[in-house]
Amino acid sequence: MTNRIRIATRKSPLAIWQAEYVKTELLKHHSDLQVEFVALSTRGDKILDVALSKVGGKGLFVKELEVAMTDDAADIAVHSMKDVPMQLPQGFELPIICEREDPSDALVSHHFNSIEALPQGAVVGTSSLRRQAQLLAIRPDLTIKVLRGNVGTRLQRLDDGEYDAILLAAAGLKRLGLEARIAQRLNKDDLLPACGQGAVGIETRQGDERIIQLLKPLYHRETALRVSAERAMNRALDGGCQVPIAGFALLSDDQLSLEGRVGSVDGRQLLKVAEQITLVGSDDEQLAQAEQLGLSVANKLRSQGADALLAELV
Ligand SMILES: NCc1[nH]cc(CCC(=O)O)c1CC(=O)O
Repeated sequence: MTNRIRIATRKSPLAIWQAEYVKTELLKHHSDLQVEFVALSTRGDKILDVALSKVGGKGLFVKELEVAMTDDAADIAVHSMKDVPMQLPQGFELPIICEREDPSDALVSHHFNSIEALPQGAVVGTSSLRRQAQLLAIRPDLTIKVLRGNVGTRLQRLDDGEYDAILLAAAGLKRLGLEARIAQRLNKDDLLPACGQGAVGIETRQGDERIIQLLKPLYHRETALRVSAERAMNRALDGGCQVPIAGFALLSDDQLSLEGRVGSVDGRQLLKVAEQITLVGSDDEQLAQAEQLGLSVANKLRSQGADALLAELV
């Protein structure tokens, strides 16, 4: 059927929000399109009791969706760019990156309205090594406690009193209508976001032109340039989303800047590199320049010892 598109999606509320978002945007541009959902469980949704970094985090949330596309049970998969492995398997591409939501991390707490206000030794929930490394770099006295599950599950565990505060992506909270729970949006000097955080990407079968044409209006150039730089850096450092790596790019006119960080999980070391370039030429050329910027920041992090820090993890 030529006027149909099937979206493979995980069943979590955030994944469903993202699939609904893509459906709504598609219908704005193609009012007669038939959009269907194919809801799937992924391995990452099933293993909830172990830190993701310990169960081979790479691609845990993505693979089942790709199988559905290979089997022609679905046409596209909608992902949080933060969760997409740096190398896609053969036969797939990520042609569309949508407009970014707030990329920052957020502190959620019933009693404390900022990191500064947390008492000595307070218990903070996160399973992100990136959040852990950067938080301990500014507050080495804090106690980090594992926290996994969907956003709703994590909030429930905070409400149950297991933590003094937890860290979540602001984007996820906003999308689920939970913005009111944000006690503090963390600035990027304190907590640099994850590569791709806050951006939704759409994966297709490689070269599936009918589908890619339908999706084109959802492409957001600024977000694509920023996320391309961030992901190129992460790829060059051989990191997935379960490593203490942060990467965040900004575009202002033709100036693309990228900051990258690699930390030790105890927060004692935190390497920081920032660089800026002027974009020139066609869209494709600019995307290539964004990736070059990512490589350059990764190389500088390497020359400061990033490999040794990342090697300690395995
Ligand atoms: N790793 C889970 C995940 N993947 C994307 C988001 C939030 C939304 C986004 O970054 O696009 C979250 C939750 C969180 O980190 O709090």
